[in-house]
Amino acid sequence: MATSEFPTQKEGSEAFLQETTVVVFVLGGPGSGKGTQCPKIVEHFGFRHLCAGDLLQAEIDSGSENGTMIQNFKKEGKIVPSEITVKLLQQAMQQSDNKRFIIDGFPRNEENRAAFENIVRIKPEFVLFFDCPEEELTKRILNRKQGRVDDNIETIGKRLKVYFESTLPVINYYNSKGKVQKIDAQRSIEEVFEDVKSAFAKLKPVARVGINEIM
Ligand SMILES: Nc1ncnc2c1ncn2[C@@H]1O[C@H](COP(=O)(O)OP(=O)(O)OP(=O)(O)O)[C@@H](O)[C@H]1O
Ligand SMILES: Nc1ccn([C@H]2C[C@H](O)[C@@H](COP(=O)(O)O)O2)c(=O)n1
Ligand SMILES: [Mg+2]
Repeated sequence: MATSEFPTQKEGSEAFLQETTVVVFVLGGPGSGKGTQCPKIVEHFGFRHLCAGDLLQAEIDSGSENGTMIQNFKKEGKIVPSEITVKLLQQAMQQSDNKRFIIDGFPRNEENRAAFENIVRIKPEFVLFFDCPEEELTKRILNRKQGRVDDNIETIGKRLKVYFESTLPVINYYNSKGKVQKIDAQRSIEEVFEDVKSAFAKLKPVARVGINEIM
Protein backbone atom coordinates (compact mmCIF):
# COMPACT_ATOMS: atom_id res chain seq x y z
CA MET A 1 0.00 0.00 0.00
CA ALA A 2 1.23 3.55 0.58
CA THR A 3 4.88 4.10 1.39
CA SER A 4 4.03 7.34 3.20
CA GLU A 5 1.55 7.82 6.05
CA PHE A 6 -1.21 8.88 3.65
CA PRO A 7 -2.17 6.99 0.49
CA THR A 8 -1.55 8.83 -2.75
CA GLN A 9 -4.64 9.70 -4.81
CA LYS A 10 -4.00 6.67 -7.02
CA GLU A 11 -3.51 4.30 -4.07
CA GLY A 12 -6.69 5.50 -2.39
CA SER A 13 -8.78 5.20 -5.56
CA GLU A 14 -11.52 2.60 -5.96
CA ALA A 15 -9.84 1.27 -9.09
CA PHE A 16 -6.52 0.75 -7.25
CA LEU A 17 -8.25 -1.08 -4.39
CA GLN A 18 -10.13 -3.28 -6.85
CA GLU A 19 -6.90 -4.16 -8.64
CA THR A 20 -4.94 -4.93 -5.49
CA THR A 21 -7.56 -6.68 -3.35
CA VAL A 22 -7.64 -10.47 -3.37
CA VAL A 23 -10.86 -12.29 -2.49
CA VAL A 24 -11.42 -16.01 -2.03
CA PHE A 25 -14.97 -17.17 -1.26
CA VAL A 26 -15.31 -20.17 1.07
CA LEU A 27 -18.49 -22.16 0.56
CA GLY A 28 -19.97 -25.51 1.54
CA GLY A 29 -22.98 -26.83 3.40
CA PRO A 30 -23.72 -25.87 7.01
CA GLY A 31 -21.21 -27.77 9.15
CA SER A 32 -18.85 -28.59 6.26
CA GLY A 33 -15.88 -27.07 8.12
CA LYS A 34 -15.58 -23.52 6.74
CA GLY A 35 -15.11 -21.95 10.16
CA THR A 36 -12.66 -24.70 11.16
CA GLN A 37 -10.41 -24.34 8.14
CA CYS A 38 -10.42 -20.53 7.77
CA PRO A 39 -8.25 -19.78 10.85
CA LYS A 40 -5.71 -22.25 9.46
CA ILE A 41 -5.66 -20.35 6.17
CA VAL A 42 -5.12 -17.11 8.11
CA GLU A 43 -2.24 -18.67 10.02
CA HIS A 44 -0.51 -20.14 6.97
CA PHE A 45 -1.23 -17.60 4.27
CA GLY A 46 -1.87 -14.33 6.10
CA PHE A 47 -5.35 -13.72 4.71
CA ARG A 48 -7.99 -11.80 6.69
CA HIS A 49 -10.96 -14.01 7.58
CA LEU A 50 -14.38 -12.41 7.15
CA CYS A 51 -17.29 -14.65 8.15
CA ALA A 52 -20.61 -13.31 6.86
CA GLY A 53 -22.53 -15.18 9.58
CA ASP A 54 -20.29 -13.69 12.30
CA LEU A 55 -20.70 -10.15 10.93
CA LEU A 56 -24.47 -10.64 11.00
CA GLN A 57 -24.29 -12.08 14.53
CA ALA A 58 -22.30 -8.99 15.62
CA GLU A 59 -25.19 -6.85 14.34
CA ILE A 60 -27.61 -8.86 16.49
CA ASP A 61 -25.32 -8.60 19.54
CA SER A 62 -24.81 -4.84 19.14
CA GLY A 63 -28.56 -4.24 19.26
CA SER A 64 -28.54 -2.55 15.85
CA GLU A 65 -31.87 -1.61 14.25
CA ASN A 66 -31.61 -4.65 11.94
CA GLY A 67 -30.68 -7.02 14.76
CA THR A 68 -34.11 -8.51 15.44
CA MET A 69 -34.81 -9.05 11.77
CA ILE A 70 -31.42 -10.76 11.27
CA GLN A 71 -32.04 -12.97 14.32
CA ASN A 72 -35.39 -14.10 12.87
CA PHE A 73 -33.82 -14.91 9.51
CA LYS A 74 -31.12 -16.91 11.28
CA LYS A 75 -33.63 -18.90 13.38
CA GLU A 76 -35.53 -19.73 10.19
CA GLY A 77 -32.35 -20.70 8.33
CA LYS A 78 -33.08 -18.02 5.74
CA ILE A 79 -30.61 -15.76 3.92
CA VAL A 80 -30.58 -12.15 5.12
CA PRO A 81 -31.21 -9.53 2.37
CA SER A 82 -27.97 -8.98 0.45
CA GLU A 83 -27.78 -5.21 0.90
CA ILE A 84 -27.24 -5.74 4.65
CA THR A 85 -24.62 -8.47 4.33
CA VAL A 86 -22.71 -6.81 1.48
CA LYS A 87 -22.61 -3.51 3.37
CA LEU A 88 -21.12 -5.27 6.40
CA LEU A 89 -18.56 -7.06 4.25
CA GLN A 90 -17.65 -3.88 2.39
CA GLN A 91 -17.16 -1.94 5.65
CA ALA A 92 -14.95 -4.70 7.07
CA MET A 93 -12.88 -4.78 3.88
CA GLN A 94 -12.46 -1.02 3.82
CA GLN A 95 -11.40 -0.95 7.47
CA SER A 96 -8.83 -3.71 7.06
CA ASP A 97 -5.12 -3.03 6.46
CA ASN A 98 -4.88 -6.49 4.99
CA LYS A 99 -6.33 -6.53 1.47
CA ARG A 100 -6.36 -10.32 1.02
CA PHE A 101 -9.63 -11.79 2.25
CA ILE A 102 -11.18 -15.21 2.70
CA ILE A 103 -14.93 -14.62 2.83
CA ASP A 104 -16.64 -17.48 4.66
CA GLY A 105 -20.31 -18.34 4.01
CA PHE A 106 -20.78 -15.90 1.17
CA PRO A 107 -22.25 -15.65 -1.47
CA ARG A 108 -25.07 -17.90 -0.27
CA ASN A 109 -27.45 -17.22 -3.16
CA GLU A 110 -27.61 -15.53 -6.54
CA GLU A 111 -28.77 -12.27 -4.99
CA ASN A 112 -25.68 -12.24 -2.68
CA ARG A 113 -23.39 -12.90 -5.65
CA ALA A 114 -24.88 -10.18 -7.85
CA ALA A 115 -24.93 -7.62 -5.02
CA PHE A 116 -21.25 -8.19 -4.22
CA GLU A 117 -20.26 -7.89 -7.87
CA ASN A 118 -22.32 -4.73 -8.34
CA ILE A 119 -21.41 -2.98 -5.08
CA VAL A 120 -17.90 -4.16 -4.17
CA ARG A 121 -16.96 -4.82 -7.80
CA ILE A 122 -14.34 -7.45 -7.04
CA LYS A 123 -14.38 -10.92 -8.54
CA PRO A 124 -13.03 -13.82 -6.47
CA GLU A 125 -9.65 -15.33 -7.35
CA PHE A 126 -11.29 -18.68 -6.70
CA VAL A 127 -14.00 -20.37 -4.64
CA LEU A 128 -13.04 -22.97 -2.07
CA PHE A 129 -15.86 -25.51 -1.91
CA PHE A 130 -16.07 -27.96 0.98
CA ASP A 131 -18.06 -30.86 -0.36
CA CYS A 132 -19.66 -33.00 2.36
CA PRO A 133 -22.66 -35.38 2.45
CA GLU A 134 -25.87 -34.29 4.13
CA GLU A 135 -25.78 -36.94 6.89
CA GLU A 136 -22.26 -35.87 7.93
CA LEU A 137 -23.31 -32.18 7.95
CA THR A 138 -26.25 -32.92 10.23
CA LYS A 139 -24.13 -35.05 12.56
CA ARG A 140 -21.45 -32.36 12.88
CA ILE A 141 -23.92 -29.55 13.55
CA LEU A 142 -25.76 -31.52 16.22
CA ASN A 143 -22.39 -32.20 17.89
CA ARG A 144 -21.19 -28.59 17.63
CA LYS A 145 -22.62 -27.42 20.98
CA GLN A 146 -21.74 -23.75 20.57
CA GLY A 147 -25.21 -22.59 21.58
CA ARG A 148 -26.20 -21.34 18.12
CA VAL A 149 -29.93 -20.64 17.74
CA ASP A 150 -29.87 -22.40 14.36
CA ASP A 151 -28.12 -25.60 15.49
CA ASN A 152 -31.29 -27.65 16.06
CA ILE A 153 -32.81 -30.37 13.92
CA GLU A 154 -35.69 -28.23 12.65
CA THR A 155 -33.53 -25.30 11.51
CA ILE A 156 -30.85 -27.63 10.13
CA GLY A 157 -33.44 -29.05 7.71
CA LYS A 158 -34.29 -25.53 6.53
CA ARG A 159 -30.62 -24.54 6.19
CA LEU A 160 -29.87 -27.66 4.14
CA LYS A 161 -32.83 -26.90 1.85
CA VAL A 162 -31.55 -23.34 1.31
CA TYR A 163 -28.06 -24.71 0.70
CA PHE A 164 -29.18 -27.17 -1.98
CA GLU A 165 -31.66 -24.79 -3.63
CA SER A 166 -29.77 -21.48 -3.44
CA THR A 167 -26.07 -21.95 -2.65
CA LEU A 168 -25.23 -24.92 -4.87
CA PRO A 169 -26.36 -22.96 -7.98
CA VAL A 170 -23.85 -20.21 -7.05
CA ILE A 171 -21.11 -22.83 -6.71
CA ASN A 172 -22.15 -24.26 -10.09
CA TYR A 173 -22.01 -20.75 -11.59
CA TYR A 174 -18.42 -20.27 -10.44
CA ASN A 175 -17.59 -23.82 -11.54
CA SER A 176 -18.74 -22.95 -15.05
CA LYS A 177 -16.18 -20.10 -14.93
CA GLY A 178 -13.43 -22.54 -13.88
CA LYS A 179 -13.11 -20.91 -10.46
CA VAL A 180 -14.05 -23.70 -8.06
CA GLN A 181 -11.51 -25.69 -6.02
CA LYS A 182 -13.57 -28.59 -4.71
CA ILE A 183 -12.37 -30.31 -1.57
CA ASP A 184 -13.58 -33.58 -0.09
CA ALA A 185 -14.54 -32.34 3.38
CA GLN A 186 -15.54 -35.72 4.82
CA ARG A 187 -12.06 -36.45 6.08
CA SER A 188 -10.04 -35.42 9.11
CA ILE A 189 -9.43 -31.70 9.69
CA GLU A 190 -5.73 -32.22 8.91
CA GLU A 191 -6.38 -34.12 5.66
CA VAL A 192 -8.82 -31.44 4.49
CA PHE A 193 -6.25 -28.74 5.23
CA GLU A 194 -3.64 -30.51 3.08
CA ASP A 195 -5.96 -30.00 0.09
CA VAL A 196 -6.70 -26.42 1.17
CA LYS A 197 -2.97 -25.69 1.07
CA SER A 198 -2.72 -27.13 -2.44
CA ALA A 199 -5.58 -24.89 -3.57
CA PHE A 200 -3.87 -21.77 -2.23
CA ALA A 201 -0.54 -22.83 -3.74
CA LYS A 202 -2.16 -22.35 -7.16
CA LEU A 203 -2.75 -18.64 -6.50
CA LYS A 204 -0.59 -16.31 -8.54
CA PRO A 205 2.45 -15.23 -6.46
CA VAL A 206 1.27 -11.65 -5.82
CA ALA A 207 -1.95 -13.01 -4.28
CA ARG A 208 -0.08 -15.61 -2.25
CA VAL A 209 2.44 -13.42 -0.47
CA GLY A 210 1.91 -13.96 3.23
CA ILE A 211 3.92 -13.54 6.39
CA ASN A 212 3.65 -17.23 7.26
CA GLU A 213 3.65 -18.76 3.86
CA ILE A 214 5.18 -22.06 4.96
CA MET A 215 3.86 -25.11 3.13
N1 LIG B 1 -13.03 -32.47 9.04
C1 LIG B 1 -13.82 -32.52 10.11
N2 LIG B 1 -14.09 -33.70 10.68
C2 LIG B 1 -14.90 -33.79 11.78
N3 LIG B 1 -15.50 -32.72 12.37
C3 LIG B 1 -15.26 -31.51 11.83
C4 LIG B 1 -14.42 -31.35 10.68
N4 LIG B 1 -14.37 -30.03 10.37
C5 LIG B 1 -15.16 -29.40 11.27
N5 LIG B 1 -15.67 -30.28 12.14
C6 LIG B 1 -16.59 -29.99 13.26
O1 LIG B 1 -17.89 -29.83 12.68
C7 LIG B 1 -18.59 -28.76 13.29
C8 LIG B 1 -18.94 -27.72 12.21
O2 LIG B 1 -17.74 -27.16 11.71
P1 LIG B 1 -17.67 -25.62 11.32
O3 LIG B 1 -18.25 -24.79 12.39
O4 LIG B 1 -16.27 -25.34 10.92
O5 LIG B 1 -18.61 -25.62 10.03
P2 LIG B 1 -19.12 -24.43 9.12
O6 LIG B 1 -18.98 -24.87 7.71
O7 LIG B 1 -18.46 -23.17 9.52
O8 LIG B 1 -20.66 -24.40 9.49
P3 LIG B 1 -21.72 -23.19 9.41
O9 LIG B 1 -22.01 -22.96 7.98
O10 LIG B 1 -22.91 -23.74 10.13
O11 LIG B 1 -21.12 -22.01 10.09
C9 LIG B 1 -17.68 -28.21 14.37
O12 LIG B 1 -18.04 -28.78 15.61
C10 LIG B 1 -16.28 -28.69 13.96
O13 LIG B 1 -15.42 -28.89 15.06
N1 LIG C 1 -24.31 -14.78 3.25
C1 LIG C 1 -24.95 -15.06 4.41
C2 LIG C 1 -24.30 -15.75 5.44
C3 LIG C 1 -25.00 -16.02 6.59
N2 LIG C 1 -26.27 -15.62 6.71
C4 LIG C 1 -27.05 -15.88 7.95
C5 LIG C 1 -27.93 -17.09 7.77
C6 LIG C 1 -27.10 -18.18 8.35
O1 LIG C 1 -27.87 -19.29 8.75
C7 LIG C 1 -26.44 -17.46 9.51
C8 LIG C 1 -25.20 -18.09 10.01
O2 LIG C 1 -24.24 -18.21 8.98
P1 LIG C 1 -23.09 -19.33 9.06
O3 LIG C 1 -22.33 -19.08 10.32
O4 LIG C 1 -23.83 -20.63 9.11
O5 LIG C 1 -22.26 -19.19 7.85
O6 LIG C 1 -26.19 -16.16 9.03
C9 LIG C 1 -26.89 -14.95 5.69
O7 LIG C 1 -28.08 -14.60 5.80
N3 LIG C 1 -26.22 -14.66 4.56
MG1 LIG D 1 -19.21 -21.29 10.18
